[in-house]
Amino acid sequence: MTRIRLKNVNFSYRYFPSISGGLLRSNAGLRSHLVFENFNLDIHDGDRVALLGVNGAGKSTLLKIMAGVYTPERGEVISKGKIYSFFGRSIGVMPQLSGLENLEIRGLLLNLPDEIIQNKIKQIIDFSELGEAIYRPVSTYSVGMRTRLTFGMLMFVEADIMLIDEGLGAGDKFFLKKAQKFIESLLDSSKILVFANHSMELLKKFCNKAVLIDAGEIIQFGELDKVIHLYNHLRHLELKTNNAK
Ligand SMILES: Nc1ncnc2c1ncn2[C@@H]1O[C@H](COP(=O)(O)OP(=O)(O)OP(=O)(O)O)[C@@H](O)[C@H]1O
Repeated sequence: MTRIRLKNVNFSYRYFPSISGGLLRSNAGLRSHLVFENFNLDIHDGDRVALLGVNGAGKSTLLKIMAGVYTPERGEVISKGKIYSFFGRSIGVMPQLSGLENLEIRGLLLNLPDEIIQNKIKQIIDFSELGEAIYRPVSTYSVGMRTRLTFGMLMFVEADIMLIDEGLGAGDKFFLKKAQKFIESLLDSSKILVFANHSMELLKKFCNKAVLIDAGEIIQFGELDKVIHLYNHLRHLELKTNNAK
């Protein structure tokens, strides 16, 4: 049974303040920013969860904790199933290498047999429609081209749990349609989806549940329409408050 569960998770970012601020102030040491404290979430087989929240609510951080990119300082992440994550157009790509070389490396890192890597690469090149650009360094790609490449990389995997963070909207309209179709086909084989996106249209297309988070806390977790309704309501209130200031 595929499942992903976060149990009493605590997570903070550690960072050094900006150089100018650091030199001018006496307390220039390492800072800590607490994002999640005693955070719990349990996602089951068949759940296609939209992750909602304003900028800075903690969506990307949460996805990275789920994916194992970040380790919580306390608590546990228990996952049953093969996870694949898409974190946008720059993560997992080496800009100095060509698109093709990046694909080859990705295939090798996933420990796939050579024949499968070559087959998948053909499919990805075809899907991304990058043409001759596939031989050029990724640093010369436009934003849309990078999205096509990194999104195409999803073709390498058959995952039980798909974690997708934003980024998808960066492609042109035509590619977006293609990407949507592709996600639909991936969803046939994956059992859990967690999808952070600011487009309600996309979220409604792919999700059946939603979790609304704010300042690292769950405000509501449940049926998609209900949570979207609450989110819109709260945003409306917030806008009204801001306008009144
Ligand atoms: N590398 C970092 N160092 C310090 N603080 C960070 C770092 N990355 C994010 N944060 C902080 O953590 C909190 C959660 O950020 P996160 O990126 O998870 O939000 P988000 O909901 O994904 O936002 P957005 O919708 O803008 O992408 C924010 O307060 C943010 O300022």
